[in-house]
Amino acid sequence: MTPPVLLDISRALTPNHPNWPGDADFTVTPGLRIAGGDSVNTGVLSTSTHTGTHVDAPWHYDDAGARLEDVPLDAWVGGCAVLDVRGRAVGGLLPAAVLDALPTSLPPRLLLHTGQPAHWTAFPRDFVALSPALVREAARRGVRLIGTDAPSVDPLESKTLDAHAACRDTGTFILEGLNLSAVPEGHYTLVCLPLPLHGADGAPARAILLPPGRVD
Ligand SMILES: N[C@@H](CC(=O)c1ccccc1NC=O)C(=O)O
Ligand SMILES: [Zn+2]
Ligand SMILES: [Zn+2]
Repeated sequence: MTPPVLLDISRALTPNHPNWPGDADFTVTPGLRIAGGDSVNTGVLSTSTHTGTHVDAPWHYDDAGARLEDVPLDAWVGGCAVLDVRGRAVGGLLPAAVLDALPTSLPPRLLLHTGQPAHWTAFPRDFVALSPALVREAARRGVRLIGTDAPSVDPLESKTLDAHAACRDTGTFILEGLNLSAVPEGHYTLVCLPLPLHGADGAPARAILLPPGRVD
C-alpha cells in the first residue's frame, strides 16, 4: 500500500520567528516547569494574528468586512491548485499573465509558489506580491481563495493595499506565509484550519495538502 502523502505547508513557529516590521514579537515563554516542581510543563503564547502561515479575515483590510468567525470554514478547506510562479514577477508584482497557460475554469483555491524558503531567519522584506489584475483574473476563473508563500499579497511598503482591495472587491479570501518550498505544482485538497480566535482580523493556521481524492 502506498503510504499516505500529507504535505505540511505551514511554517514552523520557531523561537524569535520574524514578524512583520513593527508588529508584535512572536514568543512562547516558559510557564510551569516539571523540573521546577510543577506537575506539568506549560507555555505562554504571544503573537500577532499575522505571524507565519496565517489567514486574513476580510475585516483586516475592510472595516465592513467579516470577522474570522463569520468566514465559513469551508473557505479554507477543499480543492486547490498549486502554481509555481518563480521568476514571473514584473516590477515585484505577479501579472495576470501567470494564468495564461491555465484553463479558463480553475479550482476554488489557488496557491502561488513565489520562491520563499522553508524557514525565515529574517523578515523577507523583498518578497513578490500580487497585482490586482491577477486577483481579478483568478476570481473570474472561479478562484475564491488565493494563497502565497510570501508574507502578504501586497508589497511591504504599500499604503493602498491594491491586491487586498481586489480580494475585497471580488470576495476572495487570503492565506499568507505558506511554505510551498517542497510542493510540486498540481491539484490537491487544501486543509487549512485557522485558530478560532473570536472577533479576530486573522489567525495563524496549520495548513496541509492532501493528494486529490484523499478523504480518509
Ligand atoms: N500579513 C499582513 C501584514 C500586514 O498587513 C501588517 C501586519 C502587521 C502590521 C501592519 C501590517 N500592515 C500595515 O500596513 C497582511 O498583508 O495582511
Ligand atoms: Zn496577513
Ligand atoms: Zn494580508
